[in-house]
Amino acid sequence: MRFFDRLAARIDDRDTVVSVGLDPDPDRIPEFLADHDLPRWAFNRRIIDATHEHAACFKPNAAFYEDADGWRALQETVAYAHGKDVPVLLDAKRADIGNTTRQYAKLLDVVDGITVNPYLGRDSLAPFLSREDAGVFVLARTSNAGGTDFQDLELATGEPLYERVATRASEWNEHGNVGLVVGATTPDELEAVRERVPHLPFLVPGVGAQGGDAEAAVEHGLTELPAGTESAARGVDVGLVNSSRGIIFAGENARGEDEFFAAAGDAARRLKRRLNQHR
Ligand SMILES: O=c1ccn([C@@H]2O[C@H](COP(=O)(O)O)[C@@H](O)[C@H]2O)c(=O)[nH]1
Repeated sequence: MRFFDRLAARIDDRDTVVSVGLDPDPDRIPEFLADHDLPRWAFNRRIIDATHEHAACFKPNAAFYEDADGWRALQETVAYAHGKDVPVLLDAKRADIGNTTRQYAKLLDVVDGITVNPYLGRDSLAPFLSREDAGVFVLARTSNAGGTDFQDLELATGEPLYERVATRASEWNEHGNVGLVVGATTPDELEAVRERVPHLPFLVPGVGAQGGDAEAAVEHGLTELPAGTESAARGVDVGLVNSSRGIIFAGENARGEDEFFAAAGDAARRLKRRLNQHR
C-alpha cells in the first residue's frame, strides 16, 4: 500500500494527525534506563507504548541514531512501531549526487517515509521519488530562525525560493508520494505554500517546544488527495503535525518511571485533541 494511503487510513481510523517525534536525546533519557543495553531503544519502546494510540506516525530524527548502537536502537524502534501498525517517517533530510542517493534510498527498505533536501535538485532525489510505496517529504520552509537565510530569498520572478521549491516538488509528484516540510513557526509562509500546492500533504514541525501555531498547522498542513486515493475514498484530509520534545520529555519532572511515560501519553492525547479542534 502507498504511504499516503496508509497514512490516510491511520488518520481516519485513529482520528489523529499527530506525528510523535522520537528524538531520544541521550542527555535527557531518564536515569532509570541508563543501565539498559540500548537506552534509546528502551526509552522509545516505552514512549511508543504510551503514545501509539494517538499517533498517526512516529518520526525518529536520524541525528539521534547516527552511531553503531544508534542504528540498532532505530531498527528495534521501527520494528516495534510497525508491530503497533504505525508508519515510521525518518527525518533524515538526505540527498546527494544520484549515485550516492541510491544508497540513501535503501533507508526506505526499513522505514515508510523520509525527509529530503532539495538543494541538489531533482536528480539528487530521483532514487527517493521513484519509490512509489514511500513518502518523500521535501524541505520547503523550515521552522528554524535561519530558515530566512536562503529559503526566503526572492527570485527574479518575485517569488521566494521556498515557494519555487514547493512548486517543483509538486511537479516531481509523478507517483503521488511527495509531501513538503513546512514549519508551524511561520504561519504566513505555511498559508502561502498551501496556496501554491493545494494537493501536497505537509509535515509540519515546530508546534510544542518551538512554540509554533497549531491552528495554522492544521488549517494549511492538511489536504484531501485526488480521486483514486484512500484519502478521497474516506473523505479524510492528509498531513502530519509533529511534536517531539513536547511529548517525549513531558514527564521530565515526574516522580517515577510510570508517571514519566504516562505524561508522554497525556501530552500526545492533548495535542491530538487540540489539533482535532481545527480539523
Ligand atoms: O523545519 C524543520 C524540520 C525538521 N524539524 C525536526 O522536527 C523535530 C521537532 O522537534 P521539537 O522537539 O518538537 O521541536 C526535530 O526532530 C527537528 O529536527 C524541525 O523542527 N523543523
